[in-house]
Amino acid sequence: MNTYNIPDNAIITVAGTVGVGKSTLTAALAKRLNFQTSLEQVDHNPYLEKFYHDFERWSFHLQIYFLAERFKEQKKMFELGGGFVQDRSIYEDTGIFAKMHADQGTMSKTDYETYTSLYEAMVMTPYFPHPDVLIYIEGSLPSILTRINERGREMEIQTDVSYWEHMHGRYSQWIGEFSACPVLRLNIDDYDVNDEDSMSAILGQVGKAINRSAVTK
Ligand SMILES: Nc1ncnc2c1ncn2[C@@H]1O[C@H](COP(=O)(O)OP(=O)(O)O)[C@@H](O)[C@H]1O
Ligand SMILES: Nc1ncnc2c1ncn2[C@H]1C[C@H](O)[C@@H](COP(=O)(O)O)O1
Repeated sequence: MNTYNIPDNAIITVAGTVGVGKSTLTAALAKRLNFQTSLEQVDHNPYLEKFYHDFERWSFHLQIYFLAERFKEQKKMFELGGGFVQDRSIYEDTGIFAKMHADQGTMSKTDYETYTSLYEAMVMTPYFPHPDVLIYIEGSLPSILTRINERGREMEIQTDVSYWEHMHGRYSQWIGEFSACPVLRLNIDDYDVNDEDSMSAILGQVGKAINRSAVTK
């Protein structure tokens, strides 16, 4: 246990739309807690760029790839006994991305059903304890678009703004209905990853969210 009352074996997951600041916050929190990070690999993903050029052709391949990667990460966190900050949750893969492409018709009904049954089978293994807390980062669409542009991944910059707008809307609805674990909502205008007081305040809120839920369990 540390000064924030966050157990050493906690799993803290950071969620939010593309470009909102998950990886940056994940690294900043893990450093302060002396936790390990579980990061999403973008550079070595063999489908991601292809997917942005042709959603219909590659959406199923990409979802299976992400599912496999997240499963390996879940297994690692489970085997090492926690103490992780995780960049994005598996709940977003299924509840945002796969569903959005299925609803839009860029993933076929059969592919979506195959994906969902595989996801459900994986979640029923012991490797899937819910996170102790999910930090949800939110911000205005214009600020997020600015960040996507500044980060400079060409495949994302070339993607129509309507894609990010649609995703932004889906995220707001999704988090309103999310109940798998305690949620801490953060607005991007309300913290600074380079400011010690700001990071301490977030960690204090994380500790409180975890302990509140432990009392009500
Ligand atoms: N708190 C912040 N303040 C200003 N810029 C930020 C902040 N967090 C992230 N960024 C910048 O926004 C961009 C996207 O951040 P990133 O952490 O990669 O987002 P995500 O992992 O959610 O896609 C990056 O260029 C990053 O440097
Ligand atoms: N499950 C996913 N389906 C489609 N695209 C996805 C999924 N998970 C992540 N992505 C994309 C979105 C971004 O282009 C990169 C990395 O995400 P980020 O939010 O920047 O960490 O992968």
